Amino acid sequence: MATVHDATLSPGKVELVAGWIGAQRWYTGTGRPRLRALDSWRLDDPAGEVGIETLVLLDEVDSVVYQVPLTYRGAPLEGGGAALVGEMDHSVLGRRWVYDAPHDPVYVEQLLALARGRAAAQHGSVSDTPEPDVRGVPHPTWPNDPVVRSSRVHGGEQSNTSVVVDATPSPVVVKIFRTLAAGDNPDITLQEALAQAQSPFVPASIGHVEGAWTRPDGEQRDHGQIAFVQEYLADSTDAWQVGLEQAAGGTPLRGAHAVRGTHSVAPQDIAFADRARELGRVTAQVHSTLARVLPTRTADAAAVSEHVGRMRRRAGIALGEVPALAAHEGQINRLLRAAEKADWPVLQRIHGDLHLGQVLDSPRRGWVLIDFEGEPLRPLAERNALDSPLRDVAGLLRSLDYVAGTLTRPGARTAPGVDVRQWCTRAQEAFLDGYGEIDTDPRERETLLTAFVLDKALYEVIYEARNRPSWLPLPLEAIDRLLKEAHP
Ligand SMILES: Nc1ncnc2c1ncn2[C@@H]1O[C@H](COP(=O)(O)OP(=O)(O)O)[C@@H](O)[C@H]1O
Ligand SMILES: O=P(O)(O)O[C@H]1O[C@H](CO)[C@@H](O[C@H]2O[C@H](CO)[C@@H](O)[C@H](O)[C@H]2O)[C@H](O)[C@H]1O
Repeated sequence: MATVHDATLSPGKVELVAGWIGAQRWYTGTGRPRLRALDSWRLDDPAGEVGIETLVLLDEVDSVVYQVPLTYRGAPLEGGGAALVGEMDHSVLGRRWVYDAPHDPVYVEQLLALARGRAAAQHGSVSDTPEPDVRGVPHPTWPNDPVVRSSRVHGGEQSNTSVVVDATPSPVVVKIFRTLAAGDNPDITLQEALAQAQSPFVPASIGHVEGAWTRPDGEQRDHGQIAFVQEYLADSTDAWQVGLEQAAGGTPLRGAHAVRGTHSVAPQDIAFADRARELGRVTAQVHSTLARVLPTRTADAAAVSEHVGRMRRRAGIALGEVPALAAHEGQINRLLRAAEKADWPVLQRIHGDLHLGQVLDSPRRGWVLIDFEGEPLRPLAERNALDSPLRDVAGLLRSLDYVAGTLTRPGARTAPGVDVRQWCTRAQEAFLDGYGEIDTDPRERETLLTAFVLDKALYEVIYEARNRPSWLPLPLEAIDRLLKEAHP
């Protein structure tokens, strides 16, 4: 049972977090945050030593709501220096060391127990009072409760915080969603639906945590999902790394088998074309399962106009934020008009932000898709809406192009004689061939596919301009090429 002291803190928790949050990869704001606490809940440390509290904070600058779990310790956490949010004085307990909780093993163990329904959340500001709105939902297909040995935060560029847990009988990964929104989180609903349908192309689902937080207007509470636990495919690499290595003519692929090749094709192209074809088949099979187990809808005129309307809005934002696109405005508009007249496939649930970084290469399982959260720049309602599977196809075509774009940037190294553009074209064709083996070949809807590729590239322009400006030339150059080749 959590004891909440009536104490004075110096500095206060929100003040402490305000000085730290701006440097976090998952913080979406650009300037100085203006944080306001909306809600909080606690977990108990069975040893009674570490305070565990999750703050839900509103950034009043852009109305984004963040989940910030913290641990409070009476002495520094060994090896936790980089995760220190700061120190504060507690009028009852004395000096407190405050940590970014995903780095604290005590929090990770209790969050996992909560997700499996073996621990109960407690009220944030009242002692010994359960918080029933924050509760775990163990997934029925996962039989055993993981027993934690150790944990570490997954490094790299991420929109959320994923903690890899070495557990028995097998490792798991706990994803803590950093920005909260009311409603279903597609990462959980889609992956759990696929797991339930026994799809081999996603990691098994282990459980998730439902949460609730007071709305910014202070009236009612919003409900949403705050963490997701799934099987961790420990020996996997991601397809982005595989693609980069292959395109650069580097390390040969594990398990790659030769395909009917022609003499003019370099060996690394053959190996990757084979894997790209397999990725096309996997993508089509995931689409087919999602269409079978979740709702679908015919793309009637109203739906098409709504979708093209969103593409137009996105183009408008990109044109507004990146002046270099101005010369293409007329052609972008023509292509979107052509998309409005095209024949659209049935709308269904899709991955929503499929790129090579969302595809794991597992030696035991082959390609496995993760992170069904959709594009982080889209509002949740749009990410939960039915969409065209061509969006995912376009996402992977763009990602293969990103591999080529990365390797043609100044300073990039490739093996002598490697033509990365040719590698990209072959990989894209093979991917589409594979997709066409299971479902309609996306090339049969050429104009529409081109419009989705353009839409994705415009998304990337906005994403890169806001998050990684040095990557901006990649989608900009791709748009140049695409519009030169397109004949709407
Ligand atoms: N089930 C898993 N098995 C192995 N690695 C995983 C798994 N889930 C995530 N990862 C690794 O963690 C990274 C971040 O996960 P992701 O779900 O894409 O988070 P984010 O939403 O923060 O981008 C992935 O790129 C991958 O390397
Ligand atoms: O993985 P996230 O869901 O956070 O996706 C966002 O970040 C991605 C970059 O990390 C971004 O992807 C873009 O860059 C990738 C290479 O780093 C490339 O493979 C993708 O094709 C390209 O779109 C993604 O768009 C963004 O939503």
